[in-house]
Amino acid sequence: MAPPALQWCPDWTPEHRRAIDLFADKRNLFVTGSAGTGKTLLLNHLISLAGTVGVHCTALTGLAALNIRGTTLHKFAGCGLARGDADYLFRNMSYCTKGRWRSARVLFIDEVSMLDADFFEKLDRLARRVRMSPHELFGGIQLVMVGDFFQLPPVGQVAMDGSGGQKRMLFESPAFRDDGVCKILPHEDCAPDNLALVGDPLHRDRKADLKPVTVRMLLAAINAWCLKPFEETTNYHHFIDYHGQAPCMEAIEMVKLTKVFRQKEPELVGLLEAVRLGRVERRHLDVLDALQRPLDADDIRPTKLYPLNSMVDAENARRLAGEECSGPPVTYEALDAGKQPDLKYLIKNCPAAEILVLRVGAQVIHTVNHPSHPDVVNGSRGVVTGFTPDGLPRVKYAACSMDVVTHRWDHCPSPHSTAVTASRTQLPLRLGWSISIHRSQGMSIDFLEVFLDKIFGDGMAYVALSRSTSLAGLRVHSSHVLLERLTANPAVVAFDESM
Ligand SMILES: Nc1ncnc2c1ncn2[C@@H]1O[C@H](COP(=O)(O)OP(=O)(O)OP(=O)(O)O)[C@@H](O)[C@H]1O
Repeated sequence: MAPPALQWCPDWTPEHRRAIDLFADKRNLFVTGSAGTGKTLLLNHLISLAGTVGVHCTALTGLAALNIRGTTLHKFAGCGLARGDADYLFRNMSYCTKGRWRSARVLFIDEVSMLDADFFEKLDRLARRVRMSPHELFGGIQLVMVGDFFQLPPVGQVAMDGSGGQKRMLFESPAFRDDGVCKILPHEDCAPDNLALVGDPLHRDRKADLKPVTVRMLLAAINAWCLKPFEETTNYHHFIDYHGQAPCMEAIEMVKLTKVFRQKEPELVGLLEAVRLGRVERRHLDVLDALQRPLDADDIRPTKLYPLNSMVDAENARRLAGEECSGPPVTYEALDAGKQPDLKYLIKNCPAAEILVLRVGAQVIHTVNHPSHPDVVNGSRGVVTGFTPDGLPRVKYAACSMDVVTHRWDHCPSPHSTAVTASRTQLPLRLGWSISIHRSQGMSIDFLEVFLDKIFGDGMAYVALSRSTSLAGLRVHSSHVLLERLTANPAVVAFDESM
């Protein structure tokens, strides 16, 4: 079963169309763009076009994976936490996992900003090896990666190479991006001293360390592999892959979506773009200051975005028991089915709680996109106004009121598969007084309060603020030390400018 088909027609921009054409042309793709430019919508469309055989939908978090009826990339890869080199992972890979890699035709990866370069390179090596196709990126699987590097970075900051440094972001991998510089990258077993990057001005000094005979050998090797003779000054477009075996010829096509759909007001779009790029000026701070006022909310109260889960749980429990709710609590128990370990995996990543308790007056947040109502999406805010005789909650959203029916989250071997191996059926609602910033990634939230003072790390303020859909529905809490917190990773800025 593919993701539910939309019953309304998105307004595809020329950029969206280019991505659709490139996908149909079987090109490797990286789709990026600011929050709310329709990356997820496009991804779901591409998945629906992908056919049924050998298609794998993955994301870096289980929550995002479920939204595209997929699994985490780690689960797809079947190599646990990917400790050890590609050879080791290959030797320890199950027969079933090897079969999955070999039959894969298209691999979708959502939230790619959270994928670090080391893991990507390791998977690339593994894919080449298991598919016995050493000369093709990911062994010839068509890659479709979607994400925004200005949003949440890879989880766990420390690199695995023992350097104590930060994890490299995906775009820092030469396997991800051919930057026009001819390179020889080391086999992963090579000692760092054997590393030779030829033609890259940054590494020219290193070349001086190499013996002349080595340089001659390297250049001869490049000339044998490349289509045109290599000259050191040439911006050559192919690089020798890190097995040192052959040039990697496939480019990853980059598509940048620029039209923001989530927000309509130019002032809000401008503010968010300034925060995204870490280019906040006085005028943006003035807008943020003006947003510190209480929100004009009637019975739908704003959702508070907190950086920590413990703050979220405490707030929701306190408010549910408080005076703003009335009547007895109504408990909804999830209906789970399926076999282990798939069921355990589904439960861990599902946005639906096993037990959901609601009362009249409870603030809720819708957790899936409604297939026929474009205004009720993953993140829409509402309030419980009553219960039907059948016991379903009546929820008033900003756009409409509806009796909310249960939704089934499925775990399937592939997005088009009818063979569901585990499922949870529950109302697509969470308590909505507060939510964590990490959980909010991907949502559009109508009424929102953001606590900027508690924010840590690049991208977090941007993710939080960019969930809002309008200035009228956004409140900011912060002291005046904002500027320090509204930073962007300079490497991401440089990559974005180079696109
Ligand atoms: N082409 C489009 N036409 C009409 N509405 C669109 C289009 N693209 C996106 N939208 C709407 O804009 C909102 C945000 O879209 P979407 O979640 O796909 O953006 P995104 O780029 O994935 O955002 P984020 O980076 O925050 O996850 C959704 O409500 C979606 O329905």
